[in-house]
This record gives sequence, structure tokens and C-alpha cells, in this order.
Amino acid sequence: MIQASGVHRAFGGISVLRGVDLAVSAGELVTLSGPSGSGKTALLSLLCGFDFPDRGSVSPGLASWSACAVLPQSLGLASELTLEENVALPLRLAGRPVTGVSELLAELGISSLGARFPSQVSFGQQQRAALARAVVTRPSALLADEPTAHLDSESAVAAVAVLRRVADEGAAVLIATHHDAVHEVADRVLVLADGQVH
Ligand SMILES: Nc1ncnc2c1ncn2[C@@H]1O[C@H](COP(=O)(O)OP(=O)(O)OP(=O)(O)O)[C@@H](O)[C@H]1O
Repeated sequence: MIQASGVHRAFGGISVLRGVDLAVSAGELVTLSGPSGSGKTALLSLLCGFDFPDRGSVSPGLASWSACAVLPQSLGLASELTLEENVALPLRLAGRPVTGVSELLAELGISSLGARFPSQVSFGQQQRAALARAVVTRPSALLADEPTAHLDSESAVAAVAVLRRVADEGAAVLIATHHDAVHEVADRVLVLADGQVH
């Protein structure tokens, strides 16, 4: 479950989030749209515990970080690891068997790139590796910030299929996006405007 209740957040005296309420249930894929600068990234940062609200409460936040996967716009792939090693990393850190990595790379059309380092592939290919890394642990909550922003239409279709499957398998999935292809598979589309979710 992903939840925000009465969330307020200001930066430098400017109030960006002004009483945000939202809830995403297990098995649900919800998209969040809204103008550039409306606070979508700020809200995802609060929900995953990267940042803290001035007022109000969020979940999962830091409380159950191990169950929550985050796909930030900046991706955050480790430059010294290959794509395959990056995707396997969360499983290794959790002491879990390394399974499902090659299947995800294949599903996202990057199996031939597994032995390359992030600097040796395009940003869109890095983005697909970061998506694989986010979902490989089968998280119960997934927060994704513009996960198809750098993908061509074919790669976007593959990424959207993975995101939908993760929700169908029981995760609560919240995606900030401007892409219609993602909105089309959503159970609900939310809009962040004027500091509130509508
Ligand atoms: N850490 C921060 N410090 C100062 N200002 C911030 C910080 N984080 C966000 N902001 C400001 O809050 C507002 C919302 O930014 P945010 O990145 O959340 O927007 P967004 O809806 O994700 O935009 P985009 O669609 O362009 O990615 C912007 O005006 C931004 O400058």
C-alpha cells in the first residue's frame, strides 16, 4: 500500500505540496500526471522516504524501505557494475538467490547488453536496466518517476508491460508520467495540480 495523508512540503518558502491525499492499493497501478514543476518528483521522494513532509504522513516511507522499490529519473545505476550486475545487486544485498535477472533483461529487450557497463549503453537502455533492477526483488510497492521518458515506442511498450505485470502480481505501483501509453494501462489516473492530487 502506498499512502499520503494531508501532506505539505515547501522548498525555500514556496509551498509545493498543499495537503496531498492519495492511496494506492496492492495490485493497483496508478499514474500521476501534472504540469512540469507541479511536485510529482517531490511527492515520490516523500513517499519513499528520501525526503520528509513538513506536515502529514506518508507510507511506505522509511518504515518498510526493503519492500519498496524506487525508479528515480536519475536512475542511479552503479557505474562500476555491468547492467546484469546492477540488476542482480538488490537480490545480492538482500541475501536472496539471484534469479529472474536474464528473464527481465530479455523482456525489456536488453539481454545482449548485460555484460556492458552503463557508460557503454544509451540512456534509454540504462533506463530499462534500472527498471529491471527496481522490480527484480518483486517489491510490494513500486514508485517510478517517468520510467518511459527516454524510450522509443517499442521499448516503452515492453516497459509498460513489465510495470503492469508487477501490479498484477500484487504490488502497489505509482508512476509519475506524461506518457499516454502508461496512462492507458492504469487502473486510475491522478493529477497533481495546485499542490493537491485530484
Ligand atoms: N530539494 C528541493 N529544493 C528546492 N526546491 C525543490 C526541491 N525539490 C523540488 N523543488 C521545487 O519544487 C517544485 C516541484 O518540483 P518537482 O521536481 O517535484 O516537479 P515535477 O512535477 O516532478 O516536474 P517534472 O514533470 O518537470 O519532472 C519545483 O518548483 C522545484 O524547483
